[in-house]
Amino acid sequence: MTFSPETSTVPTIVLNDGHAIPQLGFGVWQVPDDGAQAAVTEALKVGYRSIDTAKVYENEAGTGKAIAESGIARDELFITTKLWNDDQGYDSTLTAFDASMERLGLEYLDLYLIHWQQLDRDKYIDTFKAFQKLKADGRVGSIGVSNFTVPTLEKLIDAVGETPAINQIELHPRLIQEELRAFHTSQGIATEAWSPLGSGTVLDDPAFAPIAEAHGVTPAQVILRWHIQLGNVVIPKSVTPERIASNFDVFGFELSNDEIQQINALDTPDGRTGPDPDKFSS
Ligand SMILES: NC(=O)C1=CN([C@@H]2O[C@H](COP(=O)(O)OP(=O)(O)OC[C@H]3O[C@@H](n4cnc5c(N)ncnc54)[C@H](OP(=O)(O)O)[C@@H]3O)[C@@H](O)[C@H]2O)C=CC1
Ligand SMILES: O=C(O)C(=O)[C@@H](O)[C@H](O)C(=O)CO
Repeated sequence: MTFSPETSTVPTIVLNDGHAIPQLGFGVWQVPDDGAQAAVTEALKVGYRSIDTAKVYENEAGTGKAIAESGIARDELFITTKLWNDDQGYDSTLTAFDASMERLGLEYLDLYLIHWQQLDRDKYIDTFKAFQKLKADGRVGSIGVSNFTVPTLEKLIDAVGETPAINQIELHPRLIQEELRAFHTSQGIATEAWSPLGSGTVLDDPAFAPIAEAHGVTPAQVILRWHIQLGNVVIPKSVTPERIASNFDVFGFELSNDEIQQINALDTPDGRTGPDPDKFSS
């Protein structure tokens, strides 16, 4: 059942396929399966309605249990999972999708992403064609990619005649991805920020304390608010109940243009915390 944006308490972004996604969601990388059930249960209690998991996180089952036990109507939830690298290819994608859905306990998925472009495998075009079949069959609402670069996006769009709805990329104040975001905007691709807090590594930067103090919020809230004002979809992760709650509370203040520029200025050429998409092979 398609996500109904009118049920969302956070702003939504309309994708190029007409579906909407909540701008703030909850990520569960590095959370063990039983911990994921607890963390997602807590997140849903706080008000998050968008959850980001992946086959490779090995917590689709725990995530699915939390969803099932929440009692929240399916059309109030936006669930994302991702196809792992060694499942790329047309038939293997269809098989992997069924297995993810079985673990999640879902009939319908809101967003399916190709996790990494995997240039050495060179299977992302066939993989996306399988995604198109899943969408045509009504199993998935939106189809997109993750960790794709401009040249790979261009090749994909040219080959499949469809523009992915989303590219989920590493994006935080030390890696602001200005060029890739501009390309997304020019093509109608939504930008989703992974590791929006730099996996916690950017929080101690002295730039955030004065901004946080001025607004009576935390550095994490400042960073998440920066993402929201840039127009990013953002999916912070935490297993700590107070942080899960405070990360969701970012709609009661606004950063000035000057504060946004101060944060943009933290961008560094070697700001990645994760792999380089052009080199990552697994
Ligand atoms: N497509 C891809 O390739 C990738 C996708 N992702 C997605 O993005 C999500 C988020 O990225 P992730 O790398 O997990 O990291 P985040 O940038 O969301 O940071 C999470 C870390 O910051 C800590 N933290 C969270 N909130 C606060 C806070 N308010 N104050 C202080 N510390 C805080 C967490 O600790 P604690 O949990 O202990 O509270 C954790 O250590 C992932 O969970 C996943 O869904 C991530 C990586 C790659
Ligand atoms: O978290 C993700 O979504 C990832 O893809 C990463 O874990 C990635 O697999 C990685 O960091 C490999 O070193």
